[in-house]
Amino acid sequence: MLLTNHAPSPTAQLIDGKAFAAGLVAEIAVDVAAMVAAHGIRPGLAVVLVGDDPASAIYVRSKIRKTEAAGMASFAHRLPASASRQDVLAVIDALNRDPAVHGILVQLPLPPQIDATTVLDAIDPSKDVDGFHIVNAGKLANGRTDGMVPCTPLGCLMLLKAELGSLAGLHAVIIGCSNIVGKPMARLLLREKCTVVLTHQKTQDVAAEARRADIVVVAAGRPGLVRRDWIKPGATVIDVGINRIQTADGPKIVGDVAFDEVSAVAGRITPVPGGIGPMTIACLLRNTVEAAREHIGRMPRSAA
Ligand SMILES: Nc1nc(=O)c2c([nH]1)NC[C@@H]1CN(c3ccc(C(=O)N[C@@H](CCC(=O)O)C(=O)O)cc3)C=[N+]21
Repeated sequence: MLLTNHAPSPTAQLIDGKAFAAGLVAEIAVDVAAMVAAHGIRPGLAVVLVGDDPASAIYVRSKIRKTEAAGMASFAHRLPASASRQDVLAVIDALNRDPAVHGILVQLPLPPQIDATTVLDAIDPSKDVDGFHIVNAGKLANGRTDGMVPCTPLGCLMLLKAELGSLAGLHAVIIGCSNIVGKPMARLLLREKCTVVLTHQKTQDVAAEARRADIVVVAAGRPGLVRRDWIKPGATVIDVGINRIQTADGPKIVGDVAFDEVSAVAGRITPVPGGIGPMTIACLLRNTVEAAREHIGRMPRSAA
């Protein structure tokens, strides 16, 4: 055995989001089968894809495949990149009225001529499985638990609670303050009684903020942003980034965390791929089943 003057680098425990998500999807499939048996209702997810962004097309295919693997119905609506706002709103209106559709997801980003806020707010909030409608965002902001919660932060929270148990009193730093990840993540962690810091592009010293954290959630879209000296030893690091980069070995998907060096200091860390990505999709299925369950709850007693 080699002896050195240095303490051996501890290696972070890997948080296996892919395995956790697979377990979640298996449970969801059981719920779906029970719903079909008891009520004759198969939860259905509609995905609206506008334009031909190749990455979006891959994500949508993967969502559809996983939806169907869980025994749910899927409906894909593809519109050309030249589609108008009215074209998209017409599709949403039809899906809002369609009783076979319990969840609606409009894949983002939308082409530049279409305002995403207008489109997202046209979705029936009870079918808004992304949790992006202003009513659902507002409910979460006020700590209400009767709205839809965005899938990525929900997946992060599930992993954190599974790994750490109670999060009460922990110091959480969230890097990136989008409406899709950072802000809803902050609201969820606040609900768990964390002390929450949300950093953004004008934050003066993000590294100094991160170093105080028991939990760091990174959703900045910048490969390798978080370095070893940003992380308090033993902290839990959740990497939401999905960046396609070119390497000498060809294209590769990496997160926002410099994984090799940070995993030498963190207590626990999610990998990319195989971390939050699969959890996002599992939570999308979960939200769709919840939407179907609430739909059944609203049906006349004789039909339910
Ligand atoms: N309305 C809307 N809702 C979304 O939820 C949404 C969206 N728009 N636009 C795009 C982003 C991106 N996104 C991902 C989900 C799963 C993986 C995923 O499972 N990734 C795998 C790797 C996949 C690969 O190899 O390409 C992983 O991390 O292990 C990635 C990305 C959802 N998004």
